Amino acid sequence: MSLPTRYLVSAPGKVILFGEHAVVYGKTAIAGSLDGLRTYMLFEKRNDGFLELNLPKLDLRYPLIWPISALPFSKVAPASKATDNTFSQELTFNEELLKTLKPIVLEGNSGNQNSQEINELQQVAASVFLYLYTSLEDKQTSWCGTTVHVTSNLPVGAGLGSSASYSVCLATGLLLVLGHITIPNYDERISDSNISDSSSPMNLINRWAFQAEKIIHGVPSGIDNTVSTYGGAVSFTKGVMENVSGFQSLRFLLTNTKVPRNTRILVANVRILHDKYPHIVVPILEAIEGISASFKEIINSGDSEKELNQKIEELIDLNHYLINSLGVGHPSIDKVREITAQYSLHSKLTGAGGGGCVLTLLRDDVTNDDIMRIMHALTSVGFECFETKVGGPGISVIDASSTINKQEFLSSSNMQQISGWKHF
Ligand SMILES: Nc1ncnc2c1ncn2[C@@H]1O[C@H](COP(=O)(O)OP(=O)(O)O)[C@@H](O)[C@H]1O
Ligand SMILES: C[C@@](O)(CCOP(=O)(O)O)CC(=O)O
Ligand SMILES: [Mg+2]
Repeated sequence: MSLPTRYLVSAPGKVILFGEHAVVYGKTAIAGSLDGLRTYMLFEKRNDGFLELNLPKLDLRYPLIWPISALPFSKVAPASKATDNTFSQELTFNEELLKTLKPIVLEGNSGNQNSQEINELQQVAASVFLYLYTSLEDKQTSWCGTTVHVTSNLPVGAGLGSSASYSVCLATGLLLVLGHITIPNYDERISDSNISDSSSPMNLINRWAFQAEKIIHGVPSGIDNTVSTYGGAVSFTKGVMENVSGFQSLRFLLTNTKVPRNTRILVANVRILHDKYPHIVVPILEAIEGISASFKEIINSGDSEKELNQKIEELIDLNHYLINSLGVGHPSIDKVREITAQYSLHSKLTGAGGGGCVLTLLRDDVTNDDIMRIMHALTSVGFECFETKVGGPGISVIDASSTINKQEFLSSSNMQQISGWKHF
């Protein structure tokens, strides 16, 4: 099959309004895709049998390069390969493959004259790439090698789902490059994309992105990769996603405390607490689910705007205190709450916590001047702010064979302006 020689792929980050951590235990959470905060990847065809990965956002100054022949294809059982283009069977995580890839990941550096240390986070990101490539390679492709360039305007490791958008972009790009799916024909996002259609390309992408999230998060709930894949403003319970209309019209301020944290460690710490004190932690998780349920009830209840905002702010505070009791708070998050409270705004941690980003509801009565003042107060103590809405498109793709090359990709400041994005 003859394929394009370049693909440009993009997927959004997400923000969790209510229910982070609880969602890992099957409880309902409310989340939306982030408008304009996305990961972008350029996949370029090579003919020399090598794979190259460029991760500047993780401070890797030189590319990692591997010969495809070094990959442990024997660890992928033929039964788990596609018998058709849908991979319709359930995917099981291949621990053996991940273990075998560990030393191979480090060899990506060996051809490099300017040797560089590859830290743990960089190794994880490279493992995701090699894991997906090895699992998906199926001799259906006309590409004899691939170079991948990654850029993003999402903060990494800050609670906005950069790991999921990285995973979704890689899964999409590799499924395209390896001939399992093709670029769709739609220019417009189809808002009612059917998540339960297990033979759709989006479902396939989402399932592989979920495997990738397992490498990064350990035990992910699947909310981040699902929102990044499908986009929208949704509630999510045990893999089932439902649109929540009304949520899209809310405005938020996101404040990045810039305190680094790692989702895998935070999720594992909550698990330890849960297993030690189930009679305490389980009711907390149930109470958090109650917050998501209340939000779904009130968002379209016909309350006046004032009443609605007041209730959402109460839910924000309740969720913040409950999640803090699970040990994932941080003084920097409290600082953001303190500053925003001076302007009578309510904030909570978002994502895994432990630092990272804080979410503040911007009621409609908050003027642009107020927002400027609040942002100034937050940035003057070293935080970074973004005003955002939720519910934009999920994965998007372009046949970039003749539209964009590596230099243009790396220098483009607004990739969304490139014309011709297609949505599955
Ligand atoms: N642009 C990127 N380039 C390379 N790796 C990335 C990128 N974005 C995310 N990642 C991967 O995701 C990890 C961060 O994930 P995580 O701790 O879950 O935080 P979050 O998902 O909230 O940003 C990084 O350490 C890296 O492995
Ligand atoms: C804490 C959790 O609910 C969200 C983690 O999001 P992030 O990686 O911090 O963006 C974990 C999960 O749902 O897998
Ligand atoms: Mg993550």
